[in-house]
Amino acid sequence: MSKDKLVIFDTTLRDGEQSPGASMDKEEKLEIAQQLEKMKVDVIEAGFAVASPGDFEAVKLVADNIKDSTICSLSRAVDKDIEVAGEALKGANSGRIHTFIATSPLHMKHKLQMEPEAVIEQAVKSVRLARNLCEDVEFSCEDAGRSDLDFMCEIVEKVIDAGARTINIPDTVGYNMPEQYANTIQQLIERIPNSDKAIFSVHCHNDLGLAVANSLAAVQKGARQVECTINGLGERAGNASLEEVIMAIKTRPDFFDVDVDIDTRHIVPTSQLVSKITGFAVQPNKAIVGDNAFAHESGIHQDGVLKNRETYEIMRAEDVGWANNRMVLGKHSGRNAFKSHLAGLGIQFDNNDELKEAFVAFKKLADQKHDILDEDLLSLIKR
Ligand SMILES: CC(=O)SCCNC(=O)CCNC(=O)[C@H](O)C(C)(C)COP(=O)(O)OP(=O)(O)OC[C@H]1O[C@@H](n2cnc3c(N)ncnc32)[C@H](O)[C@@H]1OP(=O)(O)O
Ligand SMILES: CC(C)C(=O)C(=O)O
Repeated sequence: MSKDKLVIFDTTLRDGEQSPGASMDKEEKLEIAQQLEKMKVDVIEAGFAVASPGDFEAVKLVADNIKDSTICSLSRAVDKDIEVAGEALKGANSGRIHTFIATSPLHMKHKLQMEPEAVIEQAVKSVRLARNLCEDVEFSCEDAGRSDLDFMCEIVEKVIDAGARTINIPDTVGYNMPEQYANTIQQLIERIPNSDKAIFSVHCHNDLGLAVANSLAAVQKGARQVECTINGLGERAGNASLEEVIMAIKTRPDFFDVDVDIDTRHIVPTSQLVSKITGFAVQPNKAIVGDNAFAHESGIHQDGVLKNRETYEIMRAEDVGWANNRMVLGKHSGRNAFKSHLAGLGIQFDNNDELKEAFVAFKKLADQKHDILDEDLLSLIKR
C-alpha cells in the first residue's frame, strides 16, 4: 500500500529569520530558496511581506524565481497584510497566503484584546479575503498549544468553510508534550466535521527541546504537513529542525506511514549555506548536520564501523550530503583505527611489535594534544 505524502513546509526564511541576528536580505533569501528548491521542499515560506519593504521585495523575488516549490507569505488576520502578501506572490507559479490569529485565552485577552467571537469573525473574514487573492490559503491558530480544544474546533470548522485548505496548529511557545500535542491533532481531525477538506499541519517550537518529537508524534496521529527550518533556526530556541524530521521519517519507514519527496543529499550543503549566510554556527554534535554527526573517535566504535558501518551508524553520511563518515584519532582510539588510518597515509607495519610501539607513542601524544593531525602521526612514526 502506498504511503501518504508528508508535505514539508520550510520556514527558515520567515520564522528562522525571526531569530535575533538572523535577518537576511533578498539576494540571500533567494540563494537559500534555490537550495531548498533543489532539495524538493514542497512549500517555502519566504517571509512576512508586510513586515518591511525589504521583506516584500524578498518574497516577491523568491516568488518570481522559484518555480518548483510553492511560495508562501505570512500575514496577520489583517486586510492590509493579506493584500500585501497577495501582491508579493503575484509572480509565483504556485503561491500560498498564510494568515493567522491567536486562539489561546491569554493571547486573545491580553495581546489582541478581542473577544473570542470577534477572533472567529476576523479569521473567517481574512480567509475569505485571502481566497479572493490566492487559491491556496493556510490558516494558523497561533498559540494552539495553549488554546481550548472546543474553541479551536469551532474556529477551524469555520475557516475551512471559508476556504482554508491547510490548517496549522502551532505550539507557538514550545509548551506541549508529545502525547498531549499528538492528541490535540487527533481530536481536531476527529471532531471537526469538515476536517477532510484540509491538510492538518504542525509547527513546533523548541523551548523545551521537544519540537521534533512533538512534530513526529503529531504525524503519527494524522498531521500531513510539518513546518520546520534548516538547522532548527527560529524564534527563541528555534523551530523543529527540517533535517531531523526528514531523516527520522526516512530512517524509520517501519514506524511512519508517511513519506517525503525530499532529495536528502542536499541537506548538508543547505545547512552550511544557512549557517554561512546567517552567521549562526551549527553545534558539532547537532544531529545530521553537525561536524561530529558521522565522526567516530572511540576505539570500540571505530573498530565496529571498520568492520560494518551499521554497528554505529543508523544513516549513511553520503545520503545527507557528507562526502563520507570520519574516523578521528584521539586518546580514545584503538589499534585497529590507528593501523587503518596510517595505512591510508601509506604506512604499513612490518610486524606487531612495530605497531605496538607506535601505538604506545601515539597514546602518549594523544594524552597531551587535543587534535592529532596527520603531520603529528608522520613525525611520530619517523621518530
Ligand atoms: C508566532 C509568530 O511567529 S507570529 C509572527 C511574528 N513575526 C513578526 O512579528 C515579524 C513581522 N512583524 C512586523 O513587522 C510588525 O510587527 C507588523 C508590521 C506585522 C505590525 O507592526 P505594527 O503595526 O507596528 O504593530 P506591532 O507589531 O507593534 O503590534 C502588533 C499589532 O498586531 C496585532 N496582532 C498581532 N497578531 C495579529 C493577528 N494575527 N491578526 C491581527 N492582529 C494581530 C496586535 O494585537 C497589535 O495590535 P495593536 O497595535 O492594535 O495593539
Ligand atoms: C504564525 C505561526 C505559524 C507561528 O509562527 C507560530 O505560532 O509559532
